[in-house]
Order: sequence, then structure tokens, then C-alpha cells
Amino acid sequence: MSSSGECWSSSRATALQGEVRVPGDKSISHRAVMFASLAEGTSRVSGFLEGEDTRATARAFAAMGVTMQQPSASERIVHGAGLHGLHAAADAIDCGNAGTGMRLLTGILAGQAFDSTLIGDESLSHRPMRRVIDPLARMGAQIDAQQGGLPPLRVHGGRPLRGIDYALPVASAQVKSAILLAGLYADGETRISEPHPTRDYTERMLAAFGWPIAFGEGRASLSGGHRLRATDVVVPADFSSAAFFLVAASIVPGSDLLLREVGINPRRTGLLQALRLMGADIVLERERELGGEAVADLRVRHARLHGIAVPETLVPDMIDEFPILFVAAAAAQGTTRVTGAAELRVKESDRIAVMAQGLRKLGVAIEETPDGALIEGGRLGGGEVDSVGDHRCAMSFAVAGLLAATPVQILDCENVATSFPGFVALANGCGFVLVTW
Ligand SMILES: O=C(O)C1=C[C@@H](OP(=O)(O)O)[C@@H](O)[C@H](O)C1
Ligand SMILES: C=C(OP(=O)(O)O)C(=O)O
Repeated sequence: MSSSGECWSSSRATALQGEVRVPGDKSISHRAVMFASLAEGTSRVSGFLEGEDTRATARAFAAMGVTMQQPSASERIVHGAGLHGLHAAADAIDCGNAGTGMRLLTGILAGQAFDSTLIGDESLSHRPMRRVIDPLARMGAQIDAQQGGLPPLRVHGGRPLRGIDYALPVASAQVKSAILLAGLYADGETRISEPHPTRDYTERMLAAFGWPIAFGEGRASLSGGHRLRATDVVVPADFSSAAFFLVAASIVPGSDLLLREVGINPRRTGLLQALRLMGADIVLERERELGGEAVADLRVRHARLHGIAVPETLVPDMIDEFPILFVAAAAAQGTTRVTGAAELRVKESDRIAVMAQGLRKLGVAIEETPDGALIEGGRLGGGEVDSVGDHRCAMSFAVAGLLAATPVQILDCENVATSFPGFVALANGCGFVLVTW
């Protein structure tokens, strides 16, 4: 078992209380920096996630000649280079841990006049890239990968691209976005249909930057040859980060937490529906718009949860929330069944295997299936679990510790900084008992 890097110990807590504003949305932050870099004029991004993933994306565009300023934490002023104003980075572009960064960049770089190399960390180097390489090749791009379609990727520039009509084989906002971004540089129309609608930030933000695009109900289409015009982006708090607190307050007796300004785009809030089916008490307060995205304050109070069969239609809308859903299931009465979620096996880790292994160590009866798991709720014990460097698994195990009979030691937690810098302090501020070493 790996014991590299930062470790945590999470102990049983009493009621969680207070107000929390989790950091900015990761998906929107990546895209804001990308689109502002390709736009004409100066854009201000506020609420930018200062996480390792999104900083790697900002560094990538700075390395390709985009001037960026950081007037304060969580703010970027981006002086766009225009669609054809990037130049080759001096070195390989390091996307760190970020699948979103690498896949969306691949689409953008396929349209450039120069060649680029994309690299990532150990986890990203094992994530499948054929899903973007194949459709981009059909558009005329040439992208070389390692055996099995793995990074590093060499994206050749100077190839004329043409629009395609593409039915996505998997529900993936990253693949959809890579194709649409290559479509900005393509001759003719690029048309996409999805097996199930996924997060639509690329479509919405391209429209906000002035690019004509039609989208909705699992379809999107655009044509090349237009311009992106600078605009300001306000990034809401990330629902996927709020998710840990939604489950924590649901399972710890006496809890009452308010999560401020959380993005509630329906393609992201599947966990909210799943938790409500399990009996959770979560109320949306002050629903409003922030920078074109729906946000709300989420009030969550402790409730007795019971097991459910998670509806498969919810899977794409809660794809990053399964590690924490597994913890909610372990704390609930009865059995929870997850199906149709094989994508979890190709995230930062094999999230089905990592969560099953960890929860089993804490005494939970859990059976893995190829596309999900069967989780028997009941008592949680303590012990040592390995997050294998997966940020969402690390934070999920920290939530499990809140109810465990003895402390839960969690290995390999440093990657929490990829999506949720400051998690430990914020969590302890509302009642977690989390120690790092
Ligand atoms: O487009 C995005 O910003 C994301 C899409 C999802 O990935 P897939 O497209 O692989 O489903 C999600 O898991 C990831 O955290 C962010
Ligand atoms: C899957 C995730 O991100 P990415 O694909 O960008 O690495 C995630 O944040 O859970």
C-alpha cells in the first residue's frame, strides 16, 4: 500500500454547523480560462478555482503566449490572443491530474498551426484518450498517443479540419467539448449527439463569448469561422465540492449547514436527487442567477437515510459524486444498488474498486460489479484506507470518519488540492475532526 505524501486522520464528530462557501467550479474555471485565451479582448474571471487542475490549464495558455494577471486570489484577467493568436509552448504542456484539461486542450490544439505535446501525472497518464483522438482524427487531426491510446499525446498542427456529425458512444462532456472546440477551427458544421445529456458549460460559455451555437436535449452544433469576443465570467461554487458537505451533514446527527452560492445546473445535481430519494433533508434557498448560471444556497440538515437503487438516468448528472454517494450508502439503512456507472473505473482512479476496498476496511459489506456496486448500510468502523491519490476518494473517506467508531486514517491525500484547496480548514471550521500529517 502506498503511503506517499499527505495523510489524514478523520474522527467521529458531533453536529456540523455553520455556513460554508466552497471554492469555484472546476469545469467552469477550466473553460473560462480557455475561452478567454482564445477570445479577442480582455476578460475577467472571478471565482476562479485556485486548484492544481485549473492552474495547470492557466499555465498552459500562458506558455502559449497568453498574458494573464492575477489581481487577487480567485481572479484572473485574461488578455485573449484570438482564435489564431497562440504560439507553440517551449516545452511539453503539463496538464497535471486533469482529464478535463488534457481532453479539451487536445481539441483546441488540433486546430493550431503548430505541434504540441501534452503530458500528465501518473494518474492522467493511465486515462483513455482514444475517445477524443478517434473523433478528432475523423475531423482531419493527427494525434499520436502511447500504446492503448494513453498520454503523452503529440498533437500535430497545421492540418485542415472539417466538421463531422458524431454520435458519442459514451456520455462525456469532455469528449463533446473537445470535438466542439476543434469545430471552431473546422470547415463546415460540427454536429454532436449524446446518449444522455451531459454538462453543457462549453455550449453555454461559447454562446456567452459570442459564438453561434445551437444546443439542447443532448445535441449541439456549430460551424467554424466565427470569432470569440471577450466577456467576464463569474464562477459559482462547485456542486461537486459542496457534495461532501451535503452528505456529511446528512449523516451526522444534529447537523445544520448552509452551503452558499452553489451552482445548480441540472446536469450536475444528480446527487441532490439521489440523496432526496434516500430521505435527505436538503432545501434550496435564494435560487438565483450568477453570471448566467443558476445558483442557490443549499441548507442541509441531518436525516435518517435509507438505501435505494440509484436510477441509471441520474448517473451522468452525478458522475463525480459516486465516491461520496458510496459513503452515504454505507451510513444509510438497507441496501443501495449502483448500476450503469462503468465510467467510474476510468476516472483519476478506478473509483468503484478504491471505494469498495476502503469501505470494506471500515467494515462495510460492499460487493463490486463491473458497472457499480451493492452497498449494505450499517455501522462504520475505523482503520486505514488508501485514496490512491484520488481527491474525491480522499474527501469521501474523510466524511466516513465522521461516523466511524474509531478514527479513519487516509493515505495519499495531497491531490485534494487539484479540486478543493483548503478543504481541511473549511471542513474543520464546521465541525469535522480532521488532522493532517
Ligand atoms: O467536462 C467536464 O468538465 C467534466 C466532465 C466529466 O468527465 P467525462 O466527460 O469523462 O464524463 C467529469 O467527470 C469531470 O470531472 C469534468
Ligand atoms: C473526473 C474528474 O476530473 P478530471 O476528469 O478533469 O480529471 C473529477 O474531478 O472527479
